[in-house]
Amino acid sequence: SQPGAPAPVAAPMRDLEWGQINFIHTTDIHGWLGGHLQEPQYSADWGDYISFTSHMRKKADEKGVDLLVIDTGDRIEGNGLYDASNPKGKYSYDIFGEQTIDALCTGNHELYQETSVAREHNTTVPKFKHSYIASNLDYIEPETGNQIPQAQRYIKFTTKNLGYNVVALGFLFNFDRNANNSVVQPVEEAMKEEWFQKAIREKPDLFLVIGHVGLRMKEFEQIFKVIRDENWYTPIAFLGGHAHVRDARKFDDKAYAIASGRYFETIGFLSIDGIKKKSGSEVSAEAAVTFKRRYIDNNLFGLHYHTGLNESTFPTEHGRNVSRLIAEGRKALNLDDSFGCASQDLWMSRAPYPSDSSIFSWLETQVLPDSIVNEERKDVPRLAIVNTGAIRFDIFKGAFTKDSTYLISPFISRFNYIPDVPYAVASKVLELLNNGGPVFSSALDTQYLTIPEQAVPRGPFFEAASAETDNEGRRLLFADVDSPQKPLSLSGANSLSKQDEDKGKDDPELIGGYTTRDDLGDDGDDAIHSPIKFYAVPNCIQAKISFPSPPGNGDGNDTAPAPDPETVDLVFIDYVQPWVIKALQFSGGDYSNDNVKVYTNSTLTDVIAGWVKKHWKKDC
Ligand SMILES: O=c1ccn([C@@H]2O[C@H](COP(=O)(O)O)[C@@H](O)[C@H]2O)c(=O)[nH]1
Repeated sequence: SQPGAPAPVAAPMRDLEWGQINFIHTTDIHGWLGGHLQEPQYSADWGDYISFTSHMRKKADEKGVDLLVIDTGDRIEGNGLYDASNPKGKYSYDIFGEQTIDALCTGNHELYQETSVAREHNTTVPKFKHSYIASNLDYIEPETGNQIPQAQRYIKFTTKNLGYNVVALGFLFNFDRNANNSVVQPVEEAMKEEWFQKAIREKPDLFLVIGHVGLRMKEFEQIFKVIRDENWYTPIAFLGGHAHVRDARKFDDKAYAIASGRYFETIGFLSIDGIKKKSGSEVSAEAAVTFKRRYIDNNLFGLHYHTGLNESTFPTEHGRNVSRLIAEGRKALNLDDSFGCASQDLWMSRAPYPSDSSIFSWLETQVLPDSIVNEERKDVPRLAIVNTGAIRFDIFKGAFTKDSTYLISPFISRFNYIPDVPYAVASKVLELLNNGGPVFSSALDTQYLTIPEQAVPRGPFFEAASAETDNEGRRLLFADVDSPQKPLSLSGANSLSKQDEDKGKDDPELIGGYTTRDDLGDDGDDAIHSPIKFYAVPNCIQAKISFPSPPGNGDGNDTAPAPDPETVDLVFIDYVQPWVIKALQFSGGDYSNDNVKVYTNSTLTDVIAGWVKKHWKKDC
């Protein structure tokens, strides 16, 4: 792990349950190759992960089973190690490329900018030329304008130890905000292609479908149905992502999917047993296949535990070298430079909105009013709108560093505005963005405004939890408040923490963390945690800035409300522009993109960094 990273705290653990084919899975790592420097539970880095997979491969060989390492995209955007360099990814592409990966695909984040699409094509695809799969993604070559597959459409291979034949596909959900040098083919169209029809008739022992697709999104369901129609009994393993959650979904007795969280907090483990080799072209109906999964908290305590190694035997030379490369990259980018000291935690969804601990309340009441200023129009009253999805992570009490700015908001969106909008029209926009779903077309689904954990369709357990409210009536996003996985029920746990053994307690105090419930039950997490509540957030927030003050003599006793301004500047982060225009039109404003002007060239990242430097004392 990285210098300065806190040591992980020991926790009661559940073992990995190996099968004949085993998968180790990362997804949505968003540049967090250095691990979490402020959260011990997730503090292992990519070098540690390389050591881990090397030991796990050896273990698989000793057991005579197979192990495949998978990544399902969104490797970039969201961490200084990627975002702070010029060009972006100067260090992170090479560091990521140090891992041996058996199948990988593209996420939507690799496609927002033309430069990242090209970088993927010229760096990651050739690096992983035998394992990169692009079933529904094309690249437009800049020299010729030709549209070519971003990588091979599917791969076929035979596993090393048990000799299973596998056909692997790699999809991206039907994403449509991709840069012009890429083409995403809708999944249902891709499945009509000749290559796909050939692939599903290959009669392998196992279909492996990797995808940057939420498990509960329609795309995996569609792929499952088409493969299953052609292959009644063949096991199908889906490895997905995008939703930033731990989840497992059952499609049928022989087809399961897992998703392995976000930000390199989680290393997913899926095992399959009972796969029958096909002799000839048929697989028998009666073959019973079992799927097991584990969500590994990415820290050294757990990685040592699962490999049976320790501080001195665990790190491989390769792993150590990669950890060193990460440290060098971080140093060159000055990622640990402190911009200010946060006096408290500010949460995206672990605190209710609005509240003093909500990062969105902090933005709305402190950061935006102080920072969204265009000198030429500084006295004009304005509404400033930011989508909650523009914020990606929490702020922890302590040093707020250069790195933190990219963890919080990595996007390069700037602030635009429409001048002098009648207040009667402008004041309706926020409500429509938050609650006016049907006003917008399906291409402008308002789910794209909010945080992925809330936007992507989720399983029945999440949905049930999000129908709940806390005792003050605030809607929960998900919270395993009623999970049987309570601190005192440690069934299935194999190791108590050192401190608790020392204290001789049977029921140790648990630390807060993921307590996942999915289609396979509530025993998926490797470390047993006490549950954390997550609250729902709106799609967008809004700050009212430079509004008229209430009338009166300023003695503070005035009760009359301030008058509304006649007109306001409607300022918004440019990502939300299509929704804002539509909402204005619906509210009776005759506006289009032609009315939009640049308000400030600062990104939200610049705005937050500037505010922290100005308002928080430098050192902690
Ligand atoms: O420029 C951007 C790009 C994206 N967002 C927000 O991010 C989510 C998508 O995040 P994933 O990690 O791909 O799930 C999108 O829905 C937006 O809410 C943004 O705000 N600005």
